[in-house]
Amino acid sequence: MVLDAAAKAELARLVSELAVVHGKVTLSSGAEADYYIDLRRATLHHAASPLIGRLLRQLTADWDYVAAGGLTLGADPVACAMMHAAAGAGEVLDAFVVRKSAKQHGMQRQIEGIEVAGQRVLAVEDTSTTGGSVLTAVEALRAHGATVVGVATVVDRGTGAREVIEEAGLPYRYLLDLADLGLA
Ligand SMILES: O=P(O)(O)OC[C@H]1O[C@H](OP(=O)(O)OP(=O)(O)O)[C@H](O)[C@@H]1O
Ligand SMILES: O=C(O)c1cc(=O)[nH]c(=O)[nH]1
Repeated sequence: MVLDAAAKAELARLVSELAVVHGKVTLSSGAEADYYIDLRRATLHHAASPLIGRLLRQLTADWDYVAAGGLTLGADPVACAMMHAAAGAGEVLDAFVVRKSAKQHGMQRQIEGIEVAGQRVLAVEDTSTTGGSVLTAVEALRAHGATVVGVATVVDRGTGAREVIEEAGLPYRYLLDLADLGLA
């Protein structure tokens, strides 16, 4: 796996500048923290999004998958960035969105987008703290007949996500850690 070092450095700079917010905050898990990395400010940014897409494709280049996605909302722009990076490189990658619960009307689906049953897919995330959110997506994907080949996230907070994801039998990779963001 070869990452473009200059692109990674530029992404770290953008995430630090756009997304790191200092101050007491309650996290998704209910835990308290002294800073928040508001990744949506990067994953929805015109310059950061293409870097995220390209770098995550590089990070997972040796994994065999046909689609990427994860638990809405954080994972959605990450998966779309990868899809567009792939298309720009002449490669085929589809995306999907895992809802937190199945829609109650229309097609009543929990997983929107391509049909994942029987497919090899990548679970993505914008940031992982406990890993609980991405594992919710993994469970839904497995329940719908997909083979999850691994988990990739943009920022790892170094607070146990790797351990729980690996316990679920999946390899875990991330682009940036706290040291990359000057937070270690
Ligand atoms: O690893 P975890 O402990 O699960 O925490 C990380 C999750 O927290 C955030 O989402 P949030 O739950 O705030 O919901 P949202 O995506 O709907 O904004 C983030 O986008 C991750 O999905
Ligand atoms: O754990 C979380 O909820 C969380 C942490 C963080 O830094 N950023 C984020 O979007 N969610």
